[in-house]
Amino acid sequence: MAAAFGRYHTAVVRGIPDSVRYDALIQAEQRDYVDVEKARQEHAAYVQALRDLGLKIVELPGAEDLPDCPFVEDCAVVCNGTALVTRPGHSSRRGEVHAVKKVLEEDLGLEVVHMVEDEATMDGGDVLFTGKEFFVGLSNRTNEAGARILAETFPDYSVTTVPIARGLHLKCFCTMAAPDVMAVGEGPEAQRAWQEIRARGDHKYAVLNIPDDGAANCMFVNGTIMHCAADEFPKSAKTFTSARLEYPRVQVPNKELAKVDGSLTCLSLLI
Ligand SMILES: NC(=O)NCCC[C@H](N)C(=O)O
Ligand SMILES: [Zn+2]
Repeated sequence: MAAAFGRYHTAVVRGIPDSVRYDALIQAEQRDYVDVEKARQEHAAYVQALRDLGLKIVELPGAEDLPDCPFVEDCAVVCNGTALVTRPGHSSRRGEVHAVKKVLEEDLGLEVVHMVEDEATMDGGDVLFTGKEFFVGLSNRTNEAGARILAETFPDYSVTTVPIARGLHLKCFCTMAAPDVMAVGEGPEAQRAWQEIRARGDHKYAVLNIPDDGAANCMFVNGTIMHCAADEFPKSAKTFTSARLEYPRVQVPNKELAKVDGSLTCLSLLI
């Protein structure tokens, strides 16, 4: 199973609605307005990077009444042919799941489980799959009931919860950079999460400490590491370069959607 980690054939992505500029959810107190045209250009570069890595792209149209809809990762957890369609933690995002569920079930033929329980919530951004087990951030968006349903849906893997006191999602600052290698931000919340993972997980991982928390959100896709662009995170990009990872790397831009807390993993569901 470990050898197949990070192998995908299809990516589901979703277009960016104009409403992302004024209405997308933000953590910051003050809004830094997204330049929608630039965001679409960056999104296109991201999608092209996935295509170049051999993925077939399924693009859902953006929906104006769903300003956060490009962040499809939050709508489902896909593993070994099964998709758990989530119940997103913020009520403004609940409507996003219908189009995602439809495409996963009808077009891609996945076995779909839908999290419908009233008290359960989950954003896929809190779900870190290592190829061997799951870690689930317990955040403002994801709760114990959500984590329990994940464990029931994927009984072959252990699920360990990680409390997230500050920040949006677990994967905002902690992701898999390569098989058995976790990229972890150097900020206090990221390091706390890593200590939990290290102490309570079932498996051992090497750590790659990344100077900027936001740049610790990277992706390992078909043998290549996709990470932040050097002009956005110069120090962190350098860390990826000098880390002597045994895999090729590509840099992808994400300046605009980062203003509404979007990171690289958020923008696709990989199958
Ligand atoms: N998986 C992710 O990290 N998703 C980012 C979601 C950003 C969106 N503005 C939100 O607050 O829900
Ligand atoms: Zn995130």
